[in-house]
Amino acid sequence: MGSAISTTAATLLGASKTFELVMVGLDDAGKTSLVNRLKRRELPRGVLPATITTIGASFLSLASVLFKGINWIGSTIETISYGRHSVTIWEFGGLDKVRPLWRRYFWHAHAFVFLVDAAAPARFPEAKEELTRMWEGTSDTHPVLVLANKIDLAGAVELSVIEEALGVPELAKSGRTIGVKGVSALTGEGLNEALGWFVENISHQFIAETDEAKKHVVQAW
Ligand SMILES: Nc1nc2c(ncn2[C@@H]2O[C@H](COP(=O)(O)OP(=O)(O)OP(=O)(O)O)[C@@H](O)[C@H]2O)c(=O)[nH]1
Ligand SMILES: [Mg+2]
Repeated sequence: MGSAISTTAATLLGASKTFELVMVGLDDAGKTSLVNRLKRRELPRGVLPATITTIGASFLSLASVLFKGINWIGSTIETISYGRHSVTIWEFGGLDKVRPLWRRYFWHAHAFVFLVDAAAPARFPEAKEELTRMWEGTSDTHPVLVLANKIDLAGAVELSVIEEALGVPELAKSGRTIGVKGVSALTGEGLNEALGWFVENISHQFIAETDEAKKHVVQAW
């Protein structure tokens, strides 16, 4: 995996780039907690700072986190030679009243994260509705990763069930990139894989953009 990522990285543009992820999901899914886990490397497993409902949006620049090496990511990702690039996560409150705000920021994103509480099956239909809304309101060139959070809880539902409940197989039929992964903001489990997925998929997008740009240069020549 490390070499695959390095290869992808090696094909990226030389200029420094900011990767922008927009993270949305219902209230209480754990978005702020996930950002805290990413931001605060020193947090021991099983410890999360208390959060209050996010009103509006909060932002975290992961520039120094992702690309300068970080111990919980492990050696695979530390080998990425992306030194000059940065990742910005745009994280939004999930209460229904602030959900219309999400749309205003969609244009910023290179990719989307949709966070769902894996241990709250009663809210899967509502989550499906919001995921579908986001899917339909965003460009099909942008990958979407559904993250099922709180997999540390005994009541966490299996990933395949969540995938079905959120209608992912139907969405995937369009050919747009969509993935589903399990994570725990509490323990950090699954985050390595989730970040790996983004590095792979966003990189492909940049490669595509680079190829597109090259085509125009060639045509104009
Ligand atoms: N067990 C467990 N609890 C979690 C996890 N992630 C978040 N929580 C808890 O879930 C609750 C909601 O977390 P938040 O991070 O505030 O959720 P949010 O998605 O930001 O919610 P809004 O700001 O209302 O949209 C908090 O009590 C967290 O401690 C997790 O991975 N495992
Ligand atoms: Mg929040």
